[in-house]
Order: sequence, then structure tokens, then C-alpha cells
Amino acid sequence: MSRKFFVGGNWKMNGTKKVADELLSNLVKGPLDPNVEVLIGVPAIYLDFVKEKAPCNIYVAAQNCYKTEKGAFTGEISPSMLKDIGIDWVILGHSERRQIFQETDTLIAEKVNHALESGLSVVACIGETLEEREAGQTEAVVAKQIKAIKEKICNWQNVVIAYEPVWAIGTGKTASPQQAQDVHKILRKWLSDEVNETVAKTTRIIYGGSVTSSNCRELAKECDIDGFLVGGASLKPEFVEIVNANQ
Ligand SMILES: O=C[C@H](O)COP(=O)(O)O
Repeated sequence: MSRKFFVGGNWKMNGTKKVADELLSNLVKGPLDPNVEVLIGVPAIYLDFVKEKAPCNIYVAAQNCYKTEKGAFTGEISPSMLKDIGIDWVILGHSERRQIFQETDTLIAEKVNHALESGLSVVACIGETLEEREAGQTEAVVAKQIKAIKEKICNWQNVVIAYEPVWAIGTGKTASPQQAQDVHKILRKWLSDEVNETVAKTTRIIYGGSVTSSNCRELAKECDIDGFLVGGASLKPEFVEIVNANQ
């Protein structure tokens, strides 16, 4: 069962309308490998603007959403609001949400479940800190994070898992292809043992953490790395090269 390569660019809290236009032009110019699914994670305030302009071969994603449809949740946006403006994807559980905004495994799992039930597809992020890796806890940490999600959802069809070791995010310190592959393999085995073989074989597990045009090709060669979630380099022209890492 082949898994289509998937590359997301997470703009985080960056950009302006002008920058968004430039990034979109770069993607339109491409050329992008047609065998790759491409997503851009856009700040909420620019979602409508970008969705209107993005070509249909680029998925536009929110970087967060809340776990209920509507109500007294000042400052939040809901999956149904995203759907209302034509957005079909959301990134949830990013380590910056976990660390800076204290989002727990449970809250993230509830958000993933509600997003899926509302018809969104989800990039669900997990990953260990440097302290956890050095204490030999990587496997236990990612298993706990993915288990929390498993306990709340019943269908993995619209889920992409992003393994993003926190120590590699924005640090320029990429996981080696072997380090990333080792964790991706563990996660695939976990899916096989705890969900089922089909989900293990079909779910894309993408890597994030200082991916650039210089290291993407080596990482893409690993059999359990099905793409990337890119932060800093998604704001640069080199993002196209990362999308095309398999060419
Ligand atoms: O969502 C993307 C990740 O946080 C990776 O960010 P980075 O490529 O800047 O390290």
C-alpha cells in the first residue's frame, strides 16, 4: 500500500498579505511534483485571503481550532467556521501549542476528534523534548501522545501524523535520517499493534524539525518518512525544493 508523499508548510505567526501573495506566487511558479500533497498552514486572520487565491492543488490549513462548534469561547475559532470559509485542514497539537499555550494531550485529542467529526482533515503533531530524549523517554512520550488521540477518535482516514522532536524545531538541529526513521518506525508499529494493520500501512507519518532544501532528500529516502512539516523554510523559495524532495 503506497502512501502519497505529503509536505506541509507551517507559516506559524508570520507574514502579511503581501508576504502571503509572494509565497503563493512561489508555489504557483513551482513546479510542484504532482505526486505530492502540499499544504500551507496559515495564520487564522489570513485564511480567507489565502484560500481565495490558492490554486486547488494546495491545501490551506488553520494552525489551530477549538473542540466545540460554537459558544462563549472568546478568541477561538471552530472547525465549522473553518469549513464555512472553505478550509478543509487543520494542524493540531503543535509543540508550540503544547508548550507555550499549555495544551494537554487530552485537549488536543478532543480537538482532533471534533475537527474530524466536523469534516476537517488533521495534521496531528507529536514529539519529545530534548530532556525527554536524553532521559531515554522518546518512545514512551510519543506513545502517550498518540494514545491520547487514539482514545478519542474512531477513524484515522483523515489524519496525518507529524513527528516533530521539539529539540529540532527552529533550532537548525535536524534529526538525522536514522533518528527520524527510528521514531517513525516505532509509531507505525504502534499503529499496527494498537489500531490495526491497515491504518499502520496507510497513515502518513511526516517529519518536522529544521527541514531544509539541503537535508530533505536524505530524510525522504527513509521508508517510514512520508513527507515533512516545514516551519522556517516554508517562508522561503526553497520550500518548492522540499516539496520536490523525492524527484
Ligand atoms: O511546524 C513546523 C515545525 O515546527 C518545524 O519548524 P522548523 O522547520 O522551523 O524547525
